Amino acid sequence: MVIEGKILIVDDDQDILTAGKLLLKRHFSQVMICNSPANIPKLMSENSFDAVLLDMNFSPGESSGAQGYNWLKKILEIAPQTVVVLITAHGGIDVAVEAMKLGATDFVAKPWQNEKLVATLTAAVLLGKTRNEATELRHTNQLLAQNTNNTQQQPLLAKSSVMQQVHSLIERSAPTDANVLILGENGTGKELVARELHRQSLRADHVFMSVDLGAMSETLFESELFGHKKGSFTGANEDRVGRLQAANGGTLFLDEIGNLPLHLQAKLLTILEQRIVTPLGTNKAIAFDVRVIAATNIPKQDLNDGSRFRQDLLFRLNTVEITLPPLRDRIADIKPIANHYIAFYSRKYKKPEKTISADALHIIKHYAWPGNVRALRHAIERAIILSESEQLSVDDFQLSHLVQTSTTSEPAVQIAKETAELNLDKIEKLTIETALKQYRYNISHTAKALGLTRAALYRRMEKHGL
Ligand SMILES: Nc1ncnc2c1ncn2[C@@H]1O[C@H](COP(=O)(O)OP(=O)(O)OP(=O)(O)O)[C@@H](O)[C@H]1O
Repeated sequence: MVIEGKILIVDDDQDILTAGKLLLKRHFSQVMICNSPANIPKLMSENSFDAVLLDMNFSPGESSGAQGYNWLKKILEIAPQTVVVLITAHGGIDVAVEAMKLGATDFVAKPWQNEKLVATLTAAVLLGKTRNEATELRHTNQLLAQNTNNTQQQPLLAKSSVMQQVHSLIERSAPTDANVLILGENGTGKELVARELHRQSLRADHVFMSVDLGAMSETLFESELFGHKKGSFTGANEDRVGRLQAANGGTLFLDEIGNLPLHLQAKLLTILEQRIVTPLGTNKAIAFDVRVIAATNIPKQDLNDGSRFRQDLLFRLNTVEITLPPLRDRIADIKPIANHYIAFYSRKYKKPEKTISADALHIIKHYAWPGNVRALRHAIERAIILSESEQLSVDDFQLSHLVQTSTTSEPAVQIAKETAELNLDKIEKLTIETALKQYRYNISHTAKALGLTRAALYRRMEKHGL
């Protein structure tokens, strides 16, 4: 059977090269030979070898192995995953041991026994293929991470002085590995800030892994974070890698951390302290290296309440704290954000780029935006879809139903009086509105109270313009 694999034999003795090639060609799909080690870098730049069979001495009378050590180092510098098998002179065990300390995988003594050489190279090729695949996967992962970071992320627009300070905090803390806690109401841009921290960090080429901790059961928490073995609990139909392991080398974004029940907070603290996880159904501990960014919409005073949130976990998470003010407290940001999304959605829906009328701008600047930037973004998307003229007007924003809760004195938006109609759509909207107010716009809690998922609640909020 011929094994799929590419081998390079490097030796200054033409007879060895010929004999080696003749033998190995019968067992491996590709065998290349090279009689001068100086050609190794060029050959390696043009080929990906699964194994390299390397002689240790390249000058007549030379037996110290020094040349072999140097070429071994050079090969591993060019491609650290290369599997190198050395050809040592008979009795040159010391040389082989030294070379293996330097990173060689195995050795064969000269003159070799054919069977032994084929067996050694079969193991080497299989190892080399695995290492090459792992390297390829790592590169693909890096590319995917870069691609995700570059293409999907919206810029974090900020004109207000308070958001300029946020930018400065991001710039200063991003390149450090410090844990960051981001506070702010729903839709204020916490995830965007977390992604920006990752993008500006030294881990930017690795994964940004988000975990929504809102409303997670204990089993789900463990299987999501630690991973599991098939059959370790009902429903575990296949092996699954945990998110902590998958995020290795990158950033772990723990969203809705404030909603985690106390007993799971204790578990999370232990994991973050030990930096080791054991997937469910195994007893294999796996180390992971992640930078932790956490976010919550729970107000700071509630987080400081030890009966609700473990203070030791809080201190572990908040080395740096970034607070995002609600949009109503940074009116200077509304115009640039609105203009950005007007251009964005005009392009997306293939409409000529629109502008916004002075009246409409005035109104959106003084609306309280309980759903913050997310709600503003949705309002603009809807306006772009509905508008038939070049300029977005007050009507395009359908603001008549919005409740003015702004602290500013300007009565910009009329409060709509809800009629007592028995209209299912209206009742759904009123119910959601009431629940949102009751739970202070905490999306997870509102969704739970209404028996909906967060995504389903967002869809309905969008439908009703909430
Ligand atoms: N400063 C900003 N500039 C541009 N877009 C923004 C800004 N802040 C938020 N957004 C947009 O608003 C939406 C909500 O932002 P994001 O998901 O980051 O908020 P969040 O605080 O994490 O929300 P939640 O608490 O509900 O998870 C996203 O579409 C994001 O792109």
